[in-house]
Amino acid sequence: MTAAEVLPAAAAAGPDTADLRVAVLGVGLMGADHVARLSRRVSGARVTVVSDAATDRADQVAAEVPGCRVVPDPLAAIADPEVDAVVVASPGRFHEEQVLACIERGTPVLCEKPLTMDADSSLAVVRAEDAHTARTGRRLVQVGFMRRFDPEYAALRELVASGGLGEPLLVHCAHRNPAVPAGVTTESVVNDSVVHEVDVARFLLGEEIAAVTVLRPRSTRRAAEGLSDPLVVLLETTGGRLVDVECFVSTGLAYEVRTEVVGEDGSALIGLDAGLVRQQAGPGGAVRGTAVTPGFRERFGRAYDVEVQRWVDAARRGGIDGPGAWDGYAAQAVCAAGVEALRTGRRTEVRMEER
Ligand SMILES: NC(=O)C1=CN([C@@H]2O[C@H](COP(=O)(O)OP(=O)(O)OC[C@H]3O[C@@H](n4cnc5c(N)ncnc54)[C@H](O)[C@@H]3O)[C@@H](O)[C@H]2O)C=CC1
Ligand SMILES: O=C1[C@@H](O)[C@H](O)[C@@H](O)[C@H](O)[C@H]1O
Repeated sequence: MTAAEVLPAAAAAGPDTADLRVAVLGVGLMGADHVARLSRRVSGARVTVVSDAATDRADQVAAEVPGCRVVPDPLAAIADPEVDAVVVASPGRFHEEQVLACIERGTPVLCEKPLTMDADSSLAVVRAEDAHTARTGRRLVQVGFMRRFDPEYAALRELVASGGLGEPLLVHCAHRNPAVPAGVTTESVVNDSVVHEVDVARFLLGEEIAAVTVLRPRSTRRAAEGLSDPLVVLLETTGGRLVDVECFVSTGLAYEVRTEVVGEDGSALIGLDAGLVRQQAGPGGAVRGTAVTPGFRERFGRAYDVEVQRWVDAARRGGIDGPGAWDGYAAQAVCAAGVEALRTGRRTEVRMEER
């Protein structure tokens, strides 16, 4: 996409509203990308503040953006008078404090996944936001489950929701990374990688996950010491549908994220680098892709752009447009059951509050 191209939701915000002044907390891989997209590809926003524990990195990123300052303390960045909204792209363990500080000030926030590190703290965020919404009528928290903005996932959901596949019965997912950074553990694969399929399952099927089972097949020789890789995760939904997830994070090959929904009247598959591949009785054939995608930034580049544009437009109108705090909480509750299932080797029911 070029800088001149206007993203789909941009027009809705109206041309005469002042730019949203955004602070980006954490300018590592994701945060620096978000700064670049907010500065060059998204309309209606500009980055006025960046904050990072590594101040040299923050200096470097700020130097590329006219009018952007470094505020080393993330809480001071949230409170800065030149900040209307915040993107949280710090490591997950800092999200709770930073998102709660945004809610406290009534500041819209786009928080990268995970919302927080566990279900209880995510629920605390849900409750804090609910209290704000009860007072003001406004939602503040959007969570960075970007796959919902990917054109292929959007088309798949539309097909499922329109009844095009009949009643959905099964979802088959593969989530493969060529490699992951040192220090990744089997638990963190559930929390950081499988969490996307948890959200995808809820998004595609429109129901909660009731139970999780995690199987550990023989590990690849490429797996780091102590890492079980691949994993097979089974998610059972409240409506009795089954979602299987192969999560394989050290394939040594490419970034592959595939999702296939099998319904009573047909199936549909995305993630072959070839658009949506649909198979059903009657005329029509399948397309096979050949390209190799190196990583999530390439595979989901468009999805991140659309996600951030829609968040900016919604924040300027005083709301959110995408997965919210409840979705972040639900995903954490399922991942907590996943980590428990990993530890015990048993099917584990998800403990979740009523919505
Ligand atoms: N949606 C997606 O596909 C992806 C999401 N993520 C999520 O994005 C977040 C950031 O991940 P990466 O960019 O890969 O990590 P990273 O390690 O590249 O960057 C994190 C940055 O935060 C800085 N930092 C450390 N403590 C901080 C604090 N208290 N406040 C502000 N900044 C602080 C670090 O110095 C570093 O520059 C994580 O929550 C991760 O799960 C990461 C990769 C893909
Ligand atoms: O969120 C992400 C990473 O944190 C995670 O490590 C990868 O497995 C995912 O594919 C990516 O989308």
